[in-house]
Amino acid sequence: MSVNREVALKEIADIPMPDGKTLAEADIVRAFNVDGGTIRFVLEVADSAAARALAPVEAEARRRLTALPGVDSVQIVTTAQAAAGQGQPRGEPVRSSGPGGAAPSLQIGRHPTAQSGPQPIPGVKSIIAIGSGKGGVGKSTVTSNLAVALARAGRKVGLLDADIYGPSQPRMMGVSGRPASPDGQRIEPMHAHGVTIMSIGLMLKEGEAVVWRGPMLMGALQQLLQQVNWGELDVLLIDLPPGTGDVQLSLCQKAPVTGAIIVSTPQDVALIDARRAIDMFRKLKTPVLGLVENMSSYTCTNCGHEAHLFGHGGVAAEAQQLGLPFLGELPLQLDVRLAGDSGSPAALGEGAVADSYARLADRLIKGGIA
Ligand SMILES: Nc1ncnc2c1ncn2[C@@H]1O[C@H](COP(=O)(O)OP(=O)(O)OP(=O)(O)O)[C@@H](O)[C@H]1O
Repeated sequence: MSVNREVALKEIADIPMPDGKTLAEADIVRAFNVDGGTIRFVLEVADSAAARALAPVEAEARRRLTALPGVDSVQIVTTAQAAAGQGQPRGEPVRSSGPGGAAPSLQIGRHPTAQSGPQPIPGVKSIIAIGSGKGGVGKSTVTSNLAVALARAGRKVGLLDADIYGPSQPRMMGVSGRPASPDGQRIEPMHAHGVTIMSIGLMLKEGEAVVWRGPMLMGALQQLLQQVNWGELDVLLIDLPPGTGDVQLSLCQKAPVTGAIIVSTPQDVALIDARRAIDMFRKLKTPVLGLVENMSSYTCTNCGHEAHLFGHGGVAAEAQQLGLPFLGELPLQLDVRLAGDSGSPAALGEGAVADSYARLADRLIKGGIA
């Protein structure tokens, strides 16, 4: 029997903080989530010095919660809210222009209220996160192509571009402009190629970078998940940033993610990072649905010779070793890059690439995932 959330929260409420307040009075517990015998939550503090000072509080919380009947593990993440002294309000993204700049662009809707655990997105049946360990392996390309392949197969598909460091879906899916919010509360997503799309990139000016810290990311992600009018979707694909950071952590805490697909190229350096990404999803209790090998082979358009620029078969071998499904391999092709750059993913057309994506889509549909 799993422990009651309120009981668990009460158990740690009176832990004394370094400043003499109690943990409850300090109001720094976020995303408190009880999942069977596992309790996860975030302690949100102002800066790294405060985070260090919190070590005894964290240890005491862990001790008390672990002692509760039915609790097997306690996962606590302490995040620094803003650089020392900046005092950025909770959940607000900051622009690269630095503190004191204009109102953050993402504040189109109401300010998100703290969310305690994974919250379903009304109307959305399944959520698939697309991740990679290493950057530039084609995660966004795979996401946009898979989205259109699923839409071609008759599914109602959403695509959330949560790659805050390089949101490329507006370009790859050919959408632009700032999403509307007629009531000032909810955000209207964009639509292209039969896919419902929202991207952090659509909320930024061209070329603008954002510098967000953990809790700010959480607030922004929460808005994108909960305040966008996604409508009825069979599946929502989420294009993650590369690596194992705050967005991945926040997503798995905020949304009931059905599972993650990991994209990698076959070479060792990408595979090492892919392994880390898989390990992270496992730690976050998010099932890894399988691995995809991108840039698997290259066929010369002049002589027809097939070359393996990044090696070949490494991802399939890795999947086998980890006991995970291998979902398929996708060739390195100039057309794929050109199609992505022009806003019409290659999977919209005909030929080997479109067929590969159709097979991947079919596999997910038959597996009841999409
Ligand atoms: N199979 C492919 N054939 C040809 N070009 C590809 C292929 N896959 C990806 N690319 C190209 O490689 C570049 C990087 O791809 P993409 O942006 O999808 O990678 P990513 O892993 O999402 O990168 P990031 O780390 O920036 O999020 C893009 O220019 C894309 O068009």
